Amino acid sequence: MRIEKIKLSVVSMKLKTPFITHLGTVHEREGIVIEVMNRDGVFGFGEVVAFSSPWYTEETVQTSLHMLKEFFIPMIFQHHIEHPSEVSPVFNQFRRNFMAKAGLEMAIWDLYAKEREQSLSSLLGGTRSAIPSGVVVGAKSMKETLLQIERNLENGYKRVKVKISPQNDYEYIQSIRTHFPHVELMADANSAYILKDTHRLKALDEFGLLMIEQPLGYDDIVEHAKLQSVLQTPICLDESIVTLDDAKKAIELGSCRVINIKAGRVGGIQTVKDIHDFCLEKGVPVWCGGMLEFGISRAHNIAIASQPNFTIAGDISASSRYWEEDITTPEVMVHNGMIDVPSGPGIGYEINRERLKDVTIFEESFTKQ
Ligand SMILES: O=C(O)CCC(=O)c1ccccc1C(=O)O
Ligand SMILES: [Mg+2]
Repeated sequence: MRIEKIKLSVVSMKLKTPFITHLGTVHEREGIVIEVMNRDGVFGFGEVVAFSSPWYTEETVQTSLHMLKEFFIPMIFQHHIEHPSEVSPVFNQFRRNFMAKAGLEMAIWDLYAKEREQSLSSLLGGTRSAIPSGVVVGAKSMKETLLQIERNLENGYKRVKVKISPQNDYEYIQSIRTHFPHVELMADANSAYILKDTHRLKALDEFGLLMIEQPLGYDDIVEHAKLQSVLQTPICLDESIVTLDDAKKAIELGSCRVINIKAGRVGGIQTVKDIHDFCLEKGVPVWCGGMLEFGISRAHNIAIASQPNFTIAGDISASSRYWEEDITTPEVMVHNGMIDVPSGPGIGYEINRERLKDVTIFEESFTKQ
């Protein structure tokens, strides 16, 4: 590959409805779009999914910009990359900063697939032509939450996820279950609980949740194993799994029965593949998480989720779930709860240049010397 130019665009878009967790509410989404261009003028696209503040992981838009400018972009210009799988080992000379690394690595995967005129899905060994789509809902009032669920089920979504915390769990889930006895329902706690709350989580066993996501500490693996041993509901780990080694430890200790894979959280597509392949071997299903992303990252997620062990509907929803207008064309669409996996080159979605320009608040380009 001959990567000549890299462009970073910081974009900002207002969410249609605020995204609420016990850690805070997101109204406005900032992110970084990364374009890599080769000598022949072919483009690859990626997105840095870090938020403006470090509430989900320690990274932010600004730390990512810093890491990309000072370290990761120069590394790409210095090393000769023949295949995108070589990017992650190069970046891992520097610690963590996984979302910054992932955005650039994923743009290089897209470029590589486009150079070969192959879809990213087929490059990754994807076996699905369509993937099931899940949606995350939650509003200030119970009434509004129930309305959101109803609307999304009418629109065909296959699985519903809600956020829980010790302030909002048993009665909340009970009420949803009463109104929707058969919906595929799961709950994400984003580390709102401690081991002493085991009884609260155990009480949720009666609602037949698909899984409970990340109940305990964001970097814990040991206490989740203790919790899983007394819960019937499968635990899914999100925040705790940032490397292949984390996945190995969690599965060996029995800390979870499912893993949520997000390319941003684990540093890119190569590690996604490594965790996916390991989980497949161990019989642990995985699904693709979401980061309130724009269309580019959504498109990557669709290709990622076409791999064989992504057997559970993930948090990959339509562009219109969050955005008035997305930055890809077409936008990501859900039909009868499914999203088609594109067969065109790379991520298989074009960039809506005009929309991208409208939402860009800062940009900077880098050229190989
Ligand atoms: O992208 C989505 O639809 C929401 C997915 C979600 O729950 C989420 C969004 C931002 C940060 C963390 C999480 C999470 O899965 O914990
Ligand atoms: Mg989560």
